[in-house]
Amino acid sequence: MITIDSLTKRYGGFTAVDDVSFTARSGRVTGFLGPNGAGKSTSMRVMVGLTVPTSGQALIDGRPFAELPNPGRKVGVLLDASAQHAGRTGREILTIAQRTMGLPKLSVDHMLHKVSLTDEEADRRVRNYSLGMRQRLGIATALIGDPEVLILDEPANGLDPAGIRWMRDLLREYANKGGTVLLSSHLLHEIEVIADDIVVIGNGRIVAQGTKSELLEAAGTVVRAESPADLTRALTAAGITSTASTDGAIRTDAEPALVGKVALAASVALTELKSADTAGLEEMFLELTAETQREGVAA
Ligand SMILES: Nc1ncnc2c1ncn2[C@@H]1O[C@H](COP(=O)(O)OP(=O)(O)OP(=O)(O)O)[C@@H](O)[C@H]1O
Repeated sequence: MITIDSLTKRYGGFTAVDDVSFTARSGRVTGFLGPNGAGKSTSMRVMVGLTVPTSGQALIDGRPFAELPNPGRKVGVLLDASAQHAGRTGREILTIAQRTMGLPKLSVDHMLHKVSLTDEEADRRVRNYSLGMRQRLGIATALIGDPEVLILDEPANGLDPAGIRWMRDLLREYANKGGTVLLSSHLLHEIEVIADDIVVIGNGRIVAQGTKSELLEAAGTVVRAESPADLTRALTAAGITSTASTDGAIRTDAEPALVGKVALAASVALTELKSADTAGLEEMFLELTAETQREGVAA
């Protein structure tokens, strides 16, 4: 389990991480979602003891990273796949990790196989790796100590669709066995397909958090009717607030089942009724982060 408690990091007068608190639970994949510059990497660097927080703390199973006896056996970390030593081969990098952690020699071949790097690729220097291969090697290095916790910063960067699918399955299996996974991304879709829990950060502050289903539920319903005006009237009469968009769709926070009942009672013919689902989460993500996005949104 990872516990982040009132974490703040200031660089001079600039607050990169502002009073952030959340928990990444074991047996679950927690997605850390936010636009560029939101403070994800800074928070993760604090978690693994690379950045000293201004205040607050980050604990791994109740202890700061620096106090873990053999950290690689407890926490697998991938912060920047491009930061691996370019002059070493993938096999050498994994062998160093294996020796540092006191693991059996066989674990190197086992991990290479697990992340689908061939023998030929493993003996190539990292400078000649594609970004996707670096990510696979980084994931292998994070996993080699068979840790209980995984902290991965943008691990899907550079992976092709098959690679993303592979990583998703790997992380799911890891969490199903009781592991804790925290992974960051600035892409909603990536987080949405992998995560059980989602923490959304914007401008250094947490703007939303909950289980994926809670966040999806909060997204409400999208409904269309032959006569949108009649439907809006019926919803209003039933005490349900709704908003109509220019394409004729009506959005409301109410459940689809309730909207259907109201329409039936008012004899309004519906042409579409669906949970706002993915579209809702996307809108929420954009809304929640628009004001706080450092790089702005094109008008
Ligand atoms: N060492 C530093 N000194 C000054 N400012 C920093 C430092 N490290 C990070 N920052 C700033 O803190 C903010 C948060 O950066 P961070 O890298 O944590 O964001 P992020 O959410 O990981 O973004 P991205 O998705 O672009 O990687 C940024 O504005 C960044 O410029």
